[in-house]
Amino acid sequence: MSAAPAATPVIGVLGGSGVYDIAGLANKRWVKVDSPFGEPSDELLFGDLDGQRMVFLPRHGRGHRIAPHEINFRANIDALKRSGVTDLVSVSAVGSLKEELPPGTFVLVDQFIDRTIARHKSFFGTGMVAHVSLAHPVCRRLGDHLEASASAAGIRTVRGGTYLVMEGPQFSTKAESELYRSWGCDVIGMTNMPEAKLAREAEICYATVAMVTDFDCWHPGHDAVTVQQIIHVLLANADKARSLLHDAAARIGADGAAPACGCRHALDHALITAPEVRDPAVLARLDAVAGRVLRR
Ligand SMILES: CSC[C@H]1O[C@H](OP(=O)(O)O)[C@H](O)[C@@H]1O
Ligand SMILES: Nc1ncnc2[nH]cnc12
Repeated sequence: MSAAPAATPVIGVLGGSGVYDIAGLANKRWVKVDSPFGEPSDELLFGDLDGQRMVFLPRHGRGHRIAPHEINFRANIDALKRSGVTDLVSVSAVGSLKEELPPGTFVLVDQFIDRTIARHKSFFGTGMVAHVSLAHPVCRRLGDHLEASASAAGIRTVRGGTYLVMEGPQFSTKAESELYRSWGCDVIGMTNMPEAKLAREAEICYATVAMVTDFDCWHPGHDAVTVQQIIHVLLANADKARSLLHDAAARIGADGAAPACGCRHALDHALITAPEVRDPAVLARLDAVAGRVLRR
């Protein structure tokens, strides 16, 4: 029998491009959280939002110092887990691969295609091997809350969509953009993988609010993507993102069904390495991510 997952909800927010702080937090404090997986993108911001415990981490660091291919995704997720985070909302800028998803649209993506090539994608490996299911990489429960919050705030939001994760940091070629369109992908970005995979391994519920900032380069009316264009659209949508997060924090914090959520039990049937050949050094650095199942 596995240990029960943590019951008290702590909501994490991973801020993407243009999102380097979280407004309205009481008892704010930036704290350095050490991780055996290296340096997280920045200190973590702890605080309360209308009584709900929150932990914020800007994935590119304050001031946007870290490029997508340089982010230490393992350290970020491990540090959030160590900080007690149970539910993680990613806020991300994305390009649109569909005419019907113009800039300004919010998409609650539910699938990913991972085309990243040079990133650490697992907490596990030699000494302790595990295979979690990723058939449904986004927590449906969090998606429901985010959808309800978007609707309450009157934000134009599309539920469901496939996010193509490219390595970057350069934007796509037109041929790549057309290829991803032919695959039926909806939006494109550079950060949500391996982030979502690692959140699943750490048994943290994960969902993304993808904010469309541009039409990538396939669109006849938009020859090339620029950072200026992206930031302009993000700033225009900042108030919407803020009200969505505030409303969602209250809904997520009040969700009594969370401990039974499948994401929280992702490791129940995932460990394969025989106990007698597990490497104690590897187990030690998995204390936060997999302590629930390794200590049983
Ligand atoms: C500054 S535009 C490109 C940059 O924005 C997105 O990042 P995030 O998901 O953190 O908002 C995209 O994936 C690129 O990293
Ligand atoms: N077109 C695009 N491609 C990759 N990442 C993005 N982030 C925002 N727009 C993007």
